[in-house]
Amino acid sequence: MAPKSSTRVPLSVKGPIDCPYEGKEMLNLPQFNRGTAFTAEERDLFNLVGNLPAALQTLQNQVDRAYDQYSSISTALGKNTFLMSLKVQNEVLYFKLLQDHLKEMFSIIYTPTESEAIEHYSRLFRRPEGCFLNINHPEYIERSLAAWGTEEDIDYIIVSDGEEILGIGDQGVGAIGISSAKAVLMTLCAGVHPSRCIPVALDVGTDNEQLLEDELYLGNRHNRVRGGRYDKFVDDFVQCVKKLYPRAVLHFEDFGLPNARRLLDTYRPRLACFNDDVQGTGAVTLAALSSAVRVAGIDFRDLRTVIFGAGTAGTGIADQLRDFLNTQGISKQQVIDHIWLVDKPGLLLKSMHDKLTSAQRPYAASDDRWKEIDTKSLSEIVKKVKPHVLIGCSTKPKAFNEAVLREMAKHVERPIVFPLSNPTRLHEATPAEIFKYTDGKALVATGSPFDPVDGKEIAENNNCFVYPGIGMGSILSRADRVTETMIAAVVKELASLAPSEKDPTGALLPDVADIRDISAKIATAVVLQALEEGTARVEEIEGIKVPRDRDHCLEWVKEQMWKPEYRPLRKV
Ligand SMILES: NC(=O)C1=CN([C@@H]2O[C@H](COP(=O)(O)OP(=O)(O)OC[C@H]3O[C@@H](n4cnc5c(N)ncnc54)[C@H](O)[C@@H]3O)[C@@H](O)[C@H]2O)C=CC1
Ligand SMILES: CC(=O)C(=O)O
Ligand SMILES: [Mg+2]
Repeated sequence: MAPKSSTRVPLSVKGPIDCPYEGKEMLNLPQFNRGTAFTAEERDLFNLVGNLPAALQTLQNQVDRAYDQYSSISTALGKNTFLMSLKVQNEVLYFKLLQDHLKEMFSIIYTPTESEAIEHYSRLFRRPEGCFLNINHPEYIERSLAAWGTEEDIDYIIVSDGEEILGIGDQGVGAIGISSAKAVLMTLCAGVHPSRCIPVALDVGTDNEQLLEDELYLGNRHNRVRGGRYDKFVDDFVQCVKKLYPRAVLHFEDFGLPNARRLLDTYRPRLACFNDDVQGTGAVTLAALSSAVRVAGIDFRDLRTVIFGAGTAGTGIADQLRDFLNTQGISKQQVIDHIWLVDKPGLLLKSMHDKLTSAQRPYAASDDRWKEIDTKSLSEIVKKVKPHVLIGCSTKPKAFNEAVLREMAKHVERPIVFPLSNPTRLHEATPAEIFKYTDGKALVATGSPFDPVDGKEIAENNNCFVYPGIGMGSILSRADRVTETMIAAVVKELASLAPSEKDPTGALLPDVADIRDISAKIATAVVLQALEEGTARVEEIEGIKVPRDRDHCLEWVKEQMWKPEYRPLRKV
């Protein structure tokens, strides 16, 4: 008999599911519960008859009922809470409902509504999900992670320490909310089996005074631990991941500025890992930028870019641009010379050296070229640089004001403006404002979803377009590293799928409604690149050679994707 633990479920994506449970216990496990859709035979076999009303329903009946219930809730946060509770009742129904209403529900389970849910995590709390690791008890790291299964069971681990969540800053143990939300998207978009993914919160304390004073706060009630003790805790965690789940891919999410890049640089040569805010954001932005540059008729070689907000995402975008163009034969220095970073002190200058992070330093501008200019003024910077591209990752709403946008539009034919700060209220400008102050000429992409403006679709420039595919491609190829060339393959693939590729008035990125298909294509690009460069650790899975031509590989990837359906149950 299989071990009786809710995490020890059969993990294939096809065929019957072995179930060691019955009765009430089975109904309380979201991986096994089917509620009114249990068949008469299943009800008899698993001792469920007396636990269920007589009607025998289909998954579609259940989706229809759940959608009615969802629709009757008037607030976005209420809808988020409803979906959260459905998730812990019936996993198949939850994912099927999301899949059938993907575009409508995406902003409810992800940015912007998920930010609100995380902000109120301790107050909305009903049932724990994910793995909580406590810096005050590092001795439990291994035991806590091992409880999720064996080496064979886990493909993907998403970890956050909650310091810089979705633009709303330090949320302490609310980190579990972003790890879980990103895990849901892994399943929804890329078909990673929901039981093969562990969302992890590293609870290292919080510097959020409001949380520290909130009597209902559920995390460690002390300031963030930093320095050697923090590094040791993270390292113990990563070593445990490597030991227990050597085949898994590790995804870093929403770490703060002092740690995000540093941890990525430390661990990327050592295991298959990536930082979504650095590399995911960089890749999706670059894909949108490739589309915009094509539409605007600019040569990448000439592109001048101002990035406002030079933190994890901003420097990630700068580096991705530098590395991607370098793979296209443009020297790294040439790209760096065409990127200007702006942060709280204004334009980043070489004289600020000691105050800059190591990621910012290479882009600092020479002071002597900026002597006569007010480098704290974004519109003055725009006036001098005449950028083709203005990207916002600052969390400063309205920073791209009329003066800045009008100045930009004076110098370039098609201003490329990407306000990427989440949630919606923190965007540096709305698409309507950008069009208004650039006489409708701008090419726009935003971090959170926006409604069309005058019939024009707005591209959602969010890392959700790439990280599920990066993750799934790395899982399927069992890559031992996530390399820059794998990310470059993602950028090319995503850019080729943009509506603007066929119609210059189309959006710069594909529609979120198509995200499952897009993620499969991105995963395929990653698998093929990993095979090509030898980071793939498998060339065949279950006796089937991983196809090396794109069409067959795509078909193969799609077959590996978990689907929300009630498969036959086998009593064990
Ligand atoms: N659309 C997407 O896919 C993504 C969007 N983001 C968003 O980007 C924003 C930044 O995220 P991270 O880079 O992770 O945070 P971060 O904290 O690492 O970086 C933010 C940077 O903005 C700077 N900043 C703050 N106020 C400023 C001001 N008034 N003027 C100029 N600079 C200012 C900070 O000093 C810091 O360097 C967040 O809103 C986040 O949600 C982040 C990752 C992905
Ligand atoms: C989208 C995302 O990863 C962020 O805003 O942090
Ligand atoms: Mg993030």
